[in-house]
Amino acid sequence: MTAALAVSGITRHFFGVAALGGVEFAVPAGSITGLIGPNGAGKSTLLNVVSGLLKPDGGEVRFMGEAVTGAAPHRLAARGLTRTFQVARGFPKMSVFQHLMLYGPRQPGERLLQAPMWGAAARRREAELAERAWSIARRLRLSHVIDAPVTALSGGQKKLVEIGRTLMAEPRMILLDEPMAGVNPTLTAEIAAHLQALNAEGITLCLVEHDMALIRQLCGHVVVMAQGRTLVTGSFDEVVANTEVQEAYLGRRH
Ligand SMILES: Nc1ncnc2c1ncn2[C@@H]1O[C@H](COP(=O)(O)OP(=O)(O)OP(=O)(O)O)[C@@H](O)[C@H]1O
Repeated sequence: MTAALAVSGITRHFFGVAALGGVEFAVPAGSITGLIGPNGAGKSTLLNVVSGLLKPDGGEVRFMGEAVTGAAPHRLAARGLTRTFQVARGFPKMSVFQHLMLYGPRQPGERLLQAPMWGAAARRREAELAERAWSIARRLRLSHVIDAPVTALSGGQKKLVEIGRTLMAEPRMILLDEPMAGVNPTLTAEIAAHLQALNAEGITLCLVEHDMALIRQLCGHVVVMAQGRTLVTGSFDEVVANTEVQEAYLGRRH
């Protein structure tokens, strides 16, 4: 198995209490991997560490074989690793289009000696990004709300904007934090289909999700966390049949 993402020995404490106590797992390249576990297991903390929002106290994160532990989110995005948030972040009054444009990678300006070229090159890049934003909006069926402020969108549409935002960076892998939570069943099915289509195009996905039916439907590989550690990894059927997993969900201490 080639790992797109490999996490080893990750520890993170908050005020002396271990939220992550040495997490180990790998996300196979090309997979849709589900990261599950009871409340407080450490899933969000782990996502924050992997996506560069929190520095771990120890351990290593490797993306596509290269150590990226503690790298800032924009550096990870430039390498092709992006994430969504449970609640859409950013600037609520900005339109969907402006929101998407904000996350398109700008190419660094040309060298000083080529300064006269810079304005034209920048305008060309802006036009490319605008075309990309439009094509993502069409793909995610957001083009009819592209000029609406994000605050005017439904919960499910906001989740789609989050996915669209990550796509602006042309990712190789996306981490998704509860991409369907609180979304109505029709839009949930639509989001699931988008995720499957993105995966079929070669994007590796790793999602934190509490809805087990969705995990079963989407994820070929499942990682179960409990109390800041990885408990079990395997197929959905393997992990749900595991007694340690069943006990963790029932709240027994390990
Ligand atoms: N900023 C913080 N300050 C203090 N403790 C924190 C902080 N963030 C997380 N924790 C603690 O770390 C542990 C893991 O929390 P985390 O939110 O990562 O779990 P989770 O698996 O994502 O839970 P849920 O499924 O409920 O979102 C919990 O005990 C939580 O209280």
